[in-house]
Amino acid sequence: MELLSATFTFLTTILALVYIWAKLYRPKNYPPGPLVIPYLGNLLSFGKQPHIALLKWKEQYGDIYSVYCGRKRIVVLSNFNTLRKVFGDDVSAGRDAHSAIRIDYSTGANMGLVFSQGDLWKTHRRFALSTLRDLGMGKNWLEDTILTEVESICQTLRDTQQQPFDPKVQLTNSVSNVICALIFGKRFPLTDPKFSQLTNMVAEYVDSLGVEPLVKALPFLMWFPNPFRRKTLRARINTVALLEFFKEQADLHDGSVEKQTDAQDYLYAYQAEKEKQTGQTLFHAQQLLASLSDLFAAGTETTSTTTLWAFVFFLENPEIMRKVQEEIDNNTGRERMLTNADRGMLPYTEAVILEVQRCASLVPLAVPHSSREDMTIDGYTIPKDTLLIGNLFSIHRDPRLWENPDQFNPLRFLDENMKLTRPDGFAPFSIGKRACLGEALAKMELFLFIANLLRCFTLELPRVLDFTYFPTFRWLKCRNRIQKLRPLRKVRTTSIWIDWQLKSFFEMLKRTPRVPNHMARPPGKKDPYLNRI
Ligand code: HEM
Repeated sequence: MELLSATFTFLTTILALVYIWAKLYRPKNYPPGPLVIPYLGNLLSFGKQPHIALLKWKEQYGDIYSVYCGRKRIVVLSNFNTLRKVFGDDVSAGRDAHSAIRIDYSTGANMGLVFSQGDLWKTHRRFALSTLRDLGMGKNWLEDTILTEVESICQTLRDTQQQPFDPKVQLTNSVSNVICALIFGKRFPLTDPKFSQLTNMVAEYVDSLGVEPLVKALPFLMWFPNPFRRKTLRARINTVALLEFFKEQADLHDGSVEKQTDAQDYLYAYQAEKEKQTGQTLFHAQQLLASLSDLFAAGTETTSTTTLWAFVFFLENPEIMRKVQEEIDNNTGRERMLTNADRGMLPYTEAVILEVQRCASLVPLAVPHSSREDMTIDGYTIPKDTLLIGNLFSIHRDPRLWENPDQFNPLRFLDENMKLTRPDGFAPFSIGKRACLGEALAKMELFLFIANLLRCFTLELPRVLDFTYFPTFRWLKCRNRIQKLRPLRKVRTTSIWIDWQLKSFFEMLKRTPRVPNHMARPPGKKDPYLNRI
């Protein structure tokens, strides 16, 4: 009996101590949040899709609350106005030194465009923005380049002769070719196995971004075989392989042998800027490789995955797809390729693309910022070096901003005169000082790819009992997959990790051609690669 009561007292004391410790763990005047487990923080509650866990905590703790990744402090912001104010401030424009997969393990500094901070980031963000603007804006070259890729993916789809085919790889390669043209001045064949391997590495790299901070918070995860270790090692191997590829491209470019277009690309502009600098320069070789890596990754996976999400929403809402096609037929005709100049004539199509972006919330938690000094947010004191997460997913589902937020409804982006509007709370590219650097490019690509694909094809899933479509034994396999997809009819938890959830879905996509020849370029729109390859 005595032993029992001693054990009971012991356990109660331990529990009370843990409870008091967890309560006192947060700094003074710090946002509230769920109880913290010593050493692990809230890691066990994040699950496979952290944005879903964070949405639940928002309901419990409100628009601003705090969680811990191991011992790392994180403040989550779910109110659009607060986010606009905080991310507009220089103090919140830092990045966590431990989030990135290091390019150079010896220097310890984060480089590139996405994970750098301070002077390095400011100088290179300015340089990248002005270079991309010079290359793309006010010039037909970028649009012509995108149209070349649209042509190739349309041709690829046409060549499938309406047979089941997964467009993911070729679509990703097509989109990736646009950024390749901008940074290297060249494109790769869509079926090039090496190129496909590289774009697949980018997908794996993006998928592993969440794992890197985890294994840094809990280093013991790298001591024994487990899925996190496997993912981390793979991501590091991929990073090295990608850097090799960028180095190879930079070397080839120096010799100017491989360049396929006449436009002055990012590599050229970087070299020119480097030559202008005297003394110690921020334009060194490692920063170049890291920037190429960021532009390649950000320019590949995001836009192609948004286009795939558009496919999902079209299949879910065929009447909306038909309305887009009607708008195209009535305003521009389906015979020629759509260009940027047609955007003004197609407000419904534009609204549909915005709604795809809202519902997909492709980068649901943006990229975590870090406070560079102590700061005050909504009356709370946030210490220096705290991670700040802008919960874009939650903002895009906020019923205070969106009526029936779970419903796919493009009309929310149109006013009563069917003119395009941009309601507050729409931030797929995030906002403020570190907002997406490729926003203008991505918007142009999304319009040209999605509108032209719908101009050329109608997308549909085959009927489950369609034996002609699934010959012989393949039918059974596919039928099972379609059954599994049923829950996706309510697409709620969307994000960039589309391929892991929906891979099998695209293998079955059926496309009915709408035009005899999709290649008709409007007058004055030429292929920038013609005469070069
Ligand atoms: C649909 C397509 C895209 C979406 C939804 C998207 C979204 C985002 C988001 C949410 C961020 C994080 C902003 C923050 O930290 O607050 C970001 C950053 C960034 N994006 Fe994009 N992006 C897209 C396309 C692109 C493209 C095509 C490029 C290539 C030029 C690009 C380059 C970058 C870069 C370099 C950053 C880091 C900016 C910085 O830290 O200063 N993105 N993007």
